[in-house]
Amino acid sequence: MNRVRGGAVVVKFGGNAMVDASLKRAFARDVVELWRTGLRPVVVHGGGPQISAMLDLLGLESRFEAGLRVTTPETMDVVRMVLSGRVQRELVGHINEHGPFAVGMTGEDAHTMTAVRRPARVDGRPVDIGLVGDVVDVNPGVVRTLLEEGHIPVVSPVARGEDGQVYNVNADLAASALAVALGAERLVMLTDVEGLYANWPHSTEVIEHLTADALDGMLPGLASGMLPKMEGCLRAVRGGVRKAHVLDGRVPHAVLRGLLGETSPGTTVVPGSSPDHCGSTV
Ligand SMILES: Nc1ncnc2c1ncn2[C@@H]1O[C@H](COP(=O)(O)OP(=O)(O)O)[C@@H](O)[C@H]1O
Ligand SMILES: CC(=O)N[C@@H](CCC(=O)OP(=O)(O)O)C(=O)O
Repeated sequence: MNRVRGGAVVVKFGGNAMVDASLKRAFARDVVELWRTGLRPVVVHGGGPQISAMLDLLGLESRFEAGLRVTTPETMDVVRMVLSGRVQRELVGHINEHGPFAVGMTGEDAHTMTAVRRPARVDGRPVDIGLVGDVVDVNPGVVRTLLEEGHIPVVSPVARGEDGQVYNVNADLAASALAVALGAERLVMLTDVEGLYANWPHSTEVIEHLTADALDGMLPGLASGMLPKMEGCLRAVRGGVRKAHVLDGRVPHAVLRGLLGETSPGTTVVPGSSPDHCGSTV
């Protein structure tokens, strides 16, 4: 059942999936359980709602274009503070309740992730979304060393540009880039819906299996939220990750069920155009 044993798995924990304290604790337990089965989990966390709440508290505007936060230098300070100073610290704390596993870092550390400014288009027109980065290079050395030392890296989606600027990276895309660079067996995106819904918001029928080629054709029609997630899944499987999953992080033990169960709930994306390998978890 478990051919992923021993391999790296990148688990993206979305800000919307971590709204309640018991879910964060359950997630931490699951990640440690994965580690105990022999897998090597790497956590990339989000925190969009938490950033928006802090911006609100500070009287600053939250605005999204094409699913990405419009990031001014002032916003960037808050993004960094909330992601690395708060969300990441909380997750590291929860995981470390089980032992000396988690080490927090950001994509900036040791030049792990290098980003360039990401252009955005809305209705075909270019829009300025500020300091939003797209990861163009990943140096997974520090993450690998942590894994080899038996640690669980917890990575904030912030990257450094070659220009020395710090960029805000969508966490789904950061997780995907890291999964590719690590040669991870799996990428798992935990969110607050059951998977990718067909014809959302009119239906909640989950698309269980998707090939990369089918997903590629669907991307332009996807709405905010799911767009970076599915783009991340597509980049991952096209970059060598065997499977990418979108799972409901509100369900206890979603990660364990998704990776170790006989069949995966949620949406599973596989490379190519043949759905042959979609069904099982191995
Ligand atoms: N086709 C779709 N299927 C499911 N959810 C969708 C779809 N299109 C947009 N969404 C929205 O995407 C959201 C998940 O993305 P997001 O809010 O960014 O979560 P996270 O914080 O986990 O990254 C869902 O709650 C839903 O509102
Ligand atoms: C550029 C961009 O949009 N960055 C995101 C980073 C956090 C994130 O992606 O968090 P979720 O996974 O919880 O949405 C933001 O500022 O909200």
